[in-house]
Formats: sequence, structure tokens, C-alpha cells
Amino acid sequence: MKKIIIATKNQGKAKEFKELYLKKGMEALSLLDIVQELPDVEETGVTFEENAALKAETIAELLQIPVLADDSGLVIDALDGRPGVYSARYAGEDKDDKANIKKVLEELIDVPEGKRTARFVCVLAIARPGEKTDFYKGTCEGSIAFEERGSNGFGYDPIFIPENETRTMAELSSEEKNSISHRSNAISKLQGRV
Ligand SMILES: O=P(O)(O)OP(=O)(O)OP(=O)(O)OC[C@H]1O[C@@H](n2cnc3c(O)ncnc32)[C@H](O)[C@@H]1O
Ligand SMILES: [Mg+2]
Repeated sequence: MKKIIIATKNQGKAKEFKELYLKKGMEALSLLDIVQELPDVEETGVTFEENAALKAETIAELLQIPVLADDSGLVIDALDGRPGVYSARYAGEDKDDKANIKKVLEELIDVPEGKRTARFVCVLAIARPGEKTDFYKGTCEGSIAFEERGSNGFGYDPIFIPENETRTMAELSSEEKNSISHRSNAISKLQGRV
């Protein structure tokens, strides 16, 4: 089976890439599958594009093969777009999903239903050694719940209610999430280019 390397150390993302690429008859390997010691790429960019490029290009250069990276996050309108590119470390350096969710819910405590609109954003960067990096963006519109519900998925899934749904993303099956997610929308734009 054709293989593609995804420059991520996030277990939740890695699982979704495996599922989504398997449907295309490909095997997605993440940095969690690779024995070779690879550095943690510092995400110093201020846009999803910059961070996705940093991750993809660093690993592509080291391995000398094409590499895909995903930079993603939750953009909340009532918080002027926060946590955005800082989604993973919103409540601190240790990337604690529970603490991140708690912080968002507290910040939105006085924001009424109807003003809690948000979207998940995923930017994929494909770096090929010595070539220009390509970008593909996917989004998933929705709103922020008043409390956490569900245990599927990862990250902010327990508080994100996709448009036209009453359940949170964490209450959807992985097949349901994969049919509407920002990640699957971004991958569908690749059109066989990886
Ligand atoms: O950089 P890598 O190694 O890929 O892993 P990461 O977790 O640091 O990933 P990002 O820098 O792209 O940060 C994205 C954060 O946004 C959140 N996020 C992204 N996609 C999500 C999804 O499908 N469901 C829930 N939360 C998501 C989640 O908190 C992630 O940690
Ligand atoms: Mg990261």
C-alpha cells in the first residue's frame, strides 16, 4: 500500500489520518510510528499556514521524502478568533485538553446561545524536498456548547456542536466526524496530489 508521512505527534489526529487515508487505499504513518528520533518542531508561526509549513518542511528535509503536516485549531467568534493557532497550548504549555476546554467554557460563560458560533480550521501543508510547499484548507462550522458531552475524538470535540447537529463532535462516531470534519474537508481538496 502507498504510504504517506504525517508530521504529527498528536494521537487523535494520527488516528483520523489513518482512517481517512485508508479510504483512499493509502497508509498514513505519523511521527508516532517512526522509530527514528525526530525533533519537536517549534510552532513559532502566527498563522496555521506558517506552522503547518514549519512542521512539514522540517521533517521532509530530515527524511528527504514528501511529508504532510496538519496545523489546526478552534476559532471562536465571541473570543475574536481565539484560541485559533494557539489551540493546543491555550491553557498552558502541557497541551492539556481538559484545561483548554475549561478555559474556553469559562470565557464564554456569559455568552448566550446564538452568539457562540465557532469553526474548526485545518491547514494541510505538503512539503517535498527542494520544492515549493502546497497548502489545502478545510473548515467545519458550528457552535460552542455550555458543557462538555461525549468521549469520542480529541481536543475540543466535547464542546463543539457541528452545524445542523444537536450532539457534540465527541458524541459522533468516528465515521460521522470523518464525514464532516475540517480535516476530511482539507484532505478532499488534495485530489490525489498525495
Ligand atoms: O502539532 P502536532 O504534532 O500535529 O499536534 P498538536 O496537538 O500540537 O496540533 P496543533 O499544533 O495543530 O494544535 C491543534 C489543536 O487544536 C485542537 N484540534 C485540532 N483538530 C481538532 C479536532 O478535530 N477536534 C478537536 N480539537 C481539535 C486540538 O486541541 C489540538 O491540540
Ligand atoms: Mg502542535
